[in-house]
Amino acid sequence: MTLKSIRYESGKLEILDQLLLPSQSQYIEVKGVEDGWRAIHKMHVRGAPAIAIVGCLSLAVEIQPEVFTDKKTLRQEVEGKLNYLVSARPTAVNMKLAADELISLVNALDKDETVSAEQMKLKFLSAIETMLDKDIIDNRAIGDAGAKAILSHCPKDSMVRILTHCNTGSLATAGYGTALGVIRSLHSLKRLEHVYCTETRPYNQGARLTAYELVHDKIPATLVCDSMVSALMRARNITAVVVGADRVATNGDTANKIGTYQIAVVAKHHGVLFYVAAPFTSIDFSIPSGEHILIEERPEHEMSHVADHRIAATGISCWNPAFDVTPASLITGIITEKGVFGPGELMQHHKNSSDFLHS
Ligand SMILES: CSC[C@@H](O)[C@@H](O)C(=O)COP(=O)(O)O
Repeated sequence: MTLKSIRYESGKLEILDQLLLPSQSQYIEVKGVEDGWRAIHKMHVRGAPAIAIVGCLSLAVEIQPEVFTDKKTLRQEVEGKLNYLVSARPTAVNMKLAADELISLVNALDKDETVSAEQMKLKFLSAIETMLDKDIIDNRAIGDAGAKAILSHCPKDSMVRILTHCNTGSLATAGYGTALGVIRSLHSLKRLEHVYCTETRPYNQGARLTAYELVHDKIPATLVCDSMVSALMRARNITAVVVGADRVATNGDTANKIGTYQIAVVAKHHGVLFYVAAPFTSIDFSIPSGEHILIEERPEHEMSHVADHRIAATGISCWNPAFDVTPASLITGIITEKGVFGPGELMQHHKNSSDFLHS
């Protein structure tokens, strides 16, 4: 079994085909932006950080062999292609933020007269290549901060029971994972008694992918149906819920996999801690609240069928939003690589770091 979702070396990109997991581990080559867009749209690769990294790397492999004699052509090409990649899936903000950052970089390099077209290309490629390492470093910091935050609520040396939803692990990121990274950190501290993962209907990221990662790492784990969460909280004394995020708004409202919102409501009812684990690349400070998040609706087929087998009555229509928004008021804390924030503290942190940058 392999857990490396993205294999990259200069000029060559391969992704583990997540449509085939867990029965087959097969890599597919992404030769350029068209392949990258399709892999994201069709969910051969998924998970907010992995989408951004694969999107940007697909552009890197495309432009790597190209020779640019003028900087304007390079700038226009990468700008157009990055905007195209952003359109592959609308809810996760990571690809959009990465595109904005890379477009600012090429604009600055274009204006810098000391930089040639070839140097501009190399600097652009190196900015993309650093995303892989940075994501893993950030995930480890998230894992450690999240484990510490959860354990701060528990008696010394006691064991914890965690519930998670969707897949936020090595398959959804460059490695280690966000919410699953917190679970990995608790496990390495020997403080994790058990983890429960939901199936995550309709696409079954929990049953197919999270379960696969937990079995791989030999983490004590049990799979539950999405509809069992209330019963689980009553019966199994869950310490905390930890989930990932596709987009966190400035006020802490969080878009994540469909079903997250109802788990948060149930957690509130049972007095269970509810944490969101996400890197700053998932925080969208351009929107004040979750009302501004566009929710992707996926094809009916993903709901009416399991693999290619139809399970829903023929003729019934399906509503298939891929994400929902959990209000900040239901969230205990947002675990990031820079520490754990109360949902209302994100704005202040952002303001302080912008003040620092501009002082
Ligand atoms: C670290 S991944 C965080 C989120 O992207 C994850 O929880 C999620 O909702 C993934 O949705 P998906 O539709 O599988 O891309």
